[in-house]
Amino acid sequence: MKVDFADAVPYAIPLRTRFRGITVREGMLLRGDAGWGEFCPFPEYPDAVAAAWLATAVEQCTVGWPAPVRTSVPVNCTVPVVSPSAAFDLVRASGCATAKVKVAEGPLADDAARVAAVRSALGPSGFVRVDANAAWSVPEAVTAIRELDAAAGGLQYVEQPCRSLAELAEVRAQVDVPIAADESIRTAEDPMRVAVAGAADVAVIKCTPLGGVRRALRVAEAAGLPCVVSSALETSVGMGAELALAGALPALDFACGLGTVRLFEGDVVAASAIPVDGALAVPTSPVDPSPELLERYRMRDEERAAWWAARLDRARQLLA
Ligand SMILES: O=C(O)CCC(=O)c1ccccc1C(=O)O
Ligand SMILES: [Mg+2]
Repeated sequence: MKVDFADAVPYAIPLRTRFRGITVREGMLLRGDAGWGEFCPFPEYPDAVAAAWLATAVEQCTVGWPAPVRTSVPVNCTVPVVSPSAAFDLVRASGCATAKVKVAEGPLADDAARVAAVRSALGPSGFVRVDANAAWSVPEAVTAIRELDAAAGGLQYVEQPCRSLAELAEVRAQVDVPIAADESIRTAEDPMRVAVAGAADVAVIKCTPLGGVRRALRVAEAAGLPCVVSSALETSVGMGAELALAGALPALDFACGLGTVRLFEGDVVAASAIPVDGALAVPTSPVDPSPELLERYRMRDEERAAWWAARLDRARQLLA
């Protein structure tokens, strides 16, 4: 099992719209015996967290993934904090029957207008879900969820309305909309032991922060809830691992949040993971970048590239 850490390629890909506070996605691609993997912890994450992201890359480029049980995965269109008309256009262009709308970054009235625009783009048979990224207090969540549920003509679920599991449980007792746990699982001290069942109806699982497809499958099992696999804003290389996870889960009752390559201005893989008819194919082996695209998006800033190389080195020490 060999990984060529020394030749890892740092990349910088602009996003079409600001997402999660960033406008350029940075990370590294590294090659091993079995293909390529992606190391892309967000810049502010400490080394101990980054190490789990590296474990996912190492799994991908050395041993690959467990066999899938399905060949294709339905995905949601991810709608950033944009105007109602931009949200409408994004959803229409996506071809997806489910949309996840980011909320709680600005006034509630703006969120309601965005959610209403998304419903009109999907029609009555579509599914609208929202993600608050832990921004609300319990009373804020209860108010906002009622208003957004009305604006959406019914929400499928609300992802991480508040920070703690106890708060999620409180909100869940006060609203009819199902609750999904995301940060509560992936940032838990021990994701294998988080008692999410009483606090949420759905578990959002991401293999990239959890240390690989195999580990994420165990976390999903431990959660004991229906799972939604969601991206960590990877290129199509890292998205391969998320798709492998979605492909290998014993049950998949909801569309996954894996349509995020669309948020990027470009990609390092020629056959980009852009949904067709609202679905993505499950890869059976690691997805390789094209040399030409790798060169196009290679990080030009030498100082920044050195920062990534040093970070990779530290994460590697922690994994060893
Ligand atoms: O789930 C999706 O539709 C897209 C993925 C997404 O929202 C996301 C991407 C990167 C980091 C955090 C999150 C999140 O779910 O909060
Ligand atoms: Mg989320």
